[in-house]
Amino acid sequence: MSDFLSPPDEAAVTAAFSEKRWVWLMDEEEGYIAGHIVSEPGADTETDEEVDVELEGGEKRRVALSQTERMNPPKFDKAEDMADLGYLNEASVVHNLRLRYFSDLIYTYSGLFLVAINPYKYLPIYTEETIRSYGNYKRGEMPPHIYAISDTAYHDMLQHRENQSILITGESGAGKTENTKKVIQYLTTIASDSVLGSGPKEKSALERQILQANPILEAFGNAQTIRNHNSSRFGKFIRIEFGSGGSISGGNIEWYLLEKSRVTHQQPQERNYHIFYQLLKGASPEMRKQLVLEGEIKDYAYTKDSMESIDGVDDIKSFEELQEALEIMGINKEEQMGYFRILSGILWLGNIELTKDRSDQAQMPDAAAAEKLCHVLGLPVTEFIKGLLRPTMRAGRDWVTRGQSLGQARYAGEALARALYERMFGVLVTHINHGVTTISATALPKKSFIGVLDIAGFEIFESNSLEQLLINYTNERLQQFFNHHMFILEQEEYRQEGIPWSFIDFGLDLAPTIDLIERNRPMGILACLDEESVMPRGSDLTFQEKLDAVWKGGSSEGSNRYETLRFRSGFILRHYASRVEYDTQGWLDKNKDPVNDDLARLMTTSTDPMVRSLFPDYARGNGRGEESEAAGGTPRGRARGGTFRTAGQRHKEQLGALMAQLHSTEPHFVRCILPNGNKRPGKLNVPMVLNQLRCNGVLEGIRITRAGFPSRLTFYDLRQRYEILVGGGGYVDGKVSASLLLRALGIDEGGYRVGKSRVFFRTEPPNSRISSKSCKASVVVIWGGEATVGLKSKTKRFACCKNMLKFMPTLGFGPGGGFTAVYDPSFL
Ligand SMILES: Nc1ncnc2c1ncn2[C@@H]1O[C@H](COP(=O)(O)OP(=O)(O)OP(=O)(O)O)[C@@H](O)[C@H]1O
Repeated sequence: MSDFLSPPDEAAVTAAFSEKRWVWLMDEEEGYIAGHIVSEPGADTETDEEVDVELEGGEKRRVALSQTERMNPPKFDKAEDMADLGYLNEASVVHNLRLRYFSDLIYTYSGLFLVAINPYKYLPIYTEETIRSYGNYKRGEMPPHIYAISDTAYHDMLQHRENQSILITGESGAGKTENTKKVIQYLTTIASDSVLGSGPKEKSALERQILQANPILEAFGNAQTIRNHNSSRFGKFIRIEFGSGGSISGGNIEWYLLEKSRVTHQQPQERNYHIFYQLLKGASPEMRKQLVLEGEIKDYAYTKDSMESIDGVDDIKSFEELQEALEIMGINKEEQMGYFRILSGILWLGNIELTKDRSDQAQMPDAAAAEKLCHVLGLPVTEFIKGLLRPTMRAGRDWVTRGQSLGQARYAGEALARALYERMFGVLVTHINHGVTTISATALPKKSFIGVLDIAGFEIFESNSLEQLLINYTNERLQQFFNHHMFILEQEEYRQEGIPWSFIDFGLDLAPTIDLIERNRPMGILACLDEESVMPRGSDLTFQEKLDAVWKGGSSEGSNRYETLRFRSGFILRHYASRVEYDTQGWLDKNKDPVNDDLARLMTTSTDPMVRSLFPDYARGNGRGEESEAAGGTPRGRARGGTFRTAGQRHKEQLGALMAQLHSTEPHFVRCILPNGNKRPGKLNVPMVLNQLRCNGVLEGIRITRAGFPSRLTFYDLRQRYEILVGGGGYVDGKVSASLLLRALGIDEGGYRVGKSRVFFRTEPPNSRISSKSCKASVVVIWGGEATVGLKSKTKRFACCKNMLKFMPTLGFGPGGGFTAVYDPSFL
């Protein structure tokens, strides 16, 4: 039969493909493997029958049909937007990403998402020239790129006069920070071009400041981890503000969830924050003297167990660059020394050696480290030692001093080191913001902004603690935001096209889990944790009991998103991405985040203005006298006015503010993907990628898309493609002709809706198997141009060509001879 159709050249490959029924087969190791079905399942049944699939090497496997996914013909290979794939399933998505990745095409759209896979190698795709090409062409005319997203955001901002946001998430090492930098590089470049017309320009002082914020943030907020040499240990939302002409007029950074435990402990093979190594290696002798930096990396407890250096990174050079960046930011030498003094103080704090006496009370046999710490931080030594070893406590109505066990005193020292670092980081970010504001005060008025959110994606580790709950809660809210946004857009499109269809708000799907975490009544996880944190006898155990009592199945508020654990303290939450088991050990402490009151208050009396500014909430007037009632003898950490704020509460508030900002913007979504766990180029671990696509909402986006009528074809395209099959002629463009055409094609009317300018099809295709009961032969036309022509049980598939129908009479059944056309719009 094959010679009665001579397929066009370009369709030859498709034709060969069409000879077999290709599918993707789920495979635990490979993710998906290619094969073709060699035993056809019963023609008209819809049951999940078993089929034999032959793999490429000849191996045969018998599997349930539902374990396979349809494969797209080769013409869809390397599709730039996966929404265009005929078969939109997990296997096809990951296959497409893989093909592109191996051709160095690391960016791909998936509907509203830009998916970016870390290439782990230099690619020449970020040049000034590339930037300008994206600036000069419209979206759709250029391949997918982070620049395309940046450009869309920039132009939408100018055209719609609406704030924009670019949300970048992904696992550690997936490329969030690199892509964030590219967005900023793009915006600062095209914004400066826009000021004086076309052509490259010198960057303004403000633009240079915005660019220089990054090395500062990286020095203080990034560290080497097993997964990433330069891992950001905090989330950030960078807002770049623009004047009405499109030039940059200001900027602002907000930060979230700094990993402060790293200051005092690091995993083997990891490091503390970069700044410690830069300072210890790069400080001049004069600086070292002033900072009382007497040791090397191996001499300080907080750095000695970590890696000293990172391959390919020169800490000394980075320190020079950091100082330059601080200078550009308007942070002068004396102010810089203020930060470095705090770092030196933290290092000495770690070196204080404590022992215990016979009654198990903490002692400090050698005060040398404490003296250095106090010298550099401008504190009185005796008071400091007293605060650490014998702090004041409340006993009934009185305050008494109480000796500390070794463990308690050590803990107080570490907690202080972490608090100092975190608060210093906060002051630094404020300082950067202030630097940017000062210079922009004279500039153009701010009209609108583009905010770039760079925040860790969903985290599921072997052991998950409060930190993971907070980051997963954040991601749950961000995913809800995405789902809701998609819902609004889809609704709007249906409305504009006059199609009566109420799209499902999948944002609502996520609400029960979010409620379970954040609601106050009945008490969600964070509220329960807060309540136990202020109970005199509250413990991890009482917290767990309280949680179980409220949320476990069968209780009055019980939720099916919550599961209790039998043998350990903890619970399982059902997130949209997956079930996650949390271990609640240590949560109360993490939540209270206690700093020794005496020590914190001592800081506010320092002779050093920077140190003094770190604990404003403990300054006189916010001290013991005023907060006595609120304190209830519990550890503190109070905001102004004496209210006790926990880590959970703080994050909830910050997240609330972030979400409110995001809701006021037009969002753009970027999902970064880690290709493998070895930081190597040219390697893509499919199960790992699939898991990320599941966690980061790309597959969720596809699921949502499928709930409506995601495939769209303009009337013109519809006619172009199918008129030939129904004889056509006479039809005019428009709604009526489209409806007539579709009816003539015999497509099930539930499978499409005719709008004002286009036809909307459901993704799930009508069954495309041949049904030749009432006619001699069948034609299955698959959108995209393949045809199956059949005669009774003998069928053959071909690439479709324009004059295909001409061949029908040669087989004895032409258009007049009666054949059935069954249409498969999955190939739209
Ligand atoms: N587009 C890219 N081109 C070349 N290399 C890249 C690209 N994206 C990422 N990388 C490489 O991967 C490393 C990790 O990327 P990045 O620091 O951006 O990850 P991240 O998602 O921000 O991780 P973390 O959450 O740990 O901060 C980079 O230091 C760089 O070496």
